[in-house]
Amino acid sequence: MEIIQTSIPGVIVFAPPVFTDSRGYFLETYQLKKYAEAGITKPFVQDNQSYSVKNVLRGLHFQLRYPQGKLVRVTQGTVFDVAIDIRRNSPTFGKWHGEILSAENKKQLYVPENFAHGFCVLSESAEFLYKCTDFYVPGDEAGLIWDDPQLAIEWPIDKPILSVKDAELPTVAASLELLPMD
Ligand SMILES: Cc1cn([C@H]2C[C@H](O)[C@@H](COP(=O)(O)OP(=O)(O)O[C@H]3O[C@H](C)C(=O)[C@H](O)[C@H]3O)O2)c(=O)[nH]c1=O
Repeated sequence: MEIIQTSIPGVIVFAPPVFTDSRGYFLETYQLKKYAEAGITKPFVQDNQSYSVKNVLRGLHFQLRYPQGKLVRVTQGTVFDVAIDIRRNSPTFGKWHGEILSAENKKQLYVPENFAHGFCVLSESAEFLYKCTDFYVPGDEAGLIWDDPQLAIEWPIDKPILSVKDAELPTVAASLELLPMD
């Protein structure tokens, strides 16, 4: 399996081998030992799936007291997925990594705990699946506005479709006290 350690320690790209034959294809989408050797040592406790139409942008989200590591992938369509280091003591604080994930490239991105996460849909629609290292805690959710100039994320779309909640998220500067230390 191709494992790419990005320029942000902890943010990892996985490209599992795809076995094709006359019937179609097979791939392992997770295997505890192989992914632990790459650095994902916490167990996953929750699987999520969302479906979004073109230009939808979900994010930038994180949980405060119950931070979630996320192993994300796409099974239909194409998305631009972003992991942002929001740990105030981190040498890569404010740094982001973007990755094109698609049903075609079958790549996965690991977003570590205490990172913000978001994605936008580039295809007509996209089905998005991810494993989480902690449970969803509704009252524990927080977020940052998608186009915060301090983050300067190079989104490949300029007029995203946002939820009401996401459209009103604060900037990093307005949230600093909220952000995790490490
Ligand atoms: C995240 C979540 C949501 N929900 C319910 C709460 C709402 O009634 C409904 C939609 O939730 P929300 O609008 O927060 O969904 P997304 O905008 O896709 O949120 C996710 O988007 C970004 C990309 C993330 O990384 C997070 O996993 C998560 O914040 O699903 C649940 O029941 N369980 C859950 O784990």
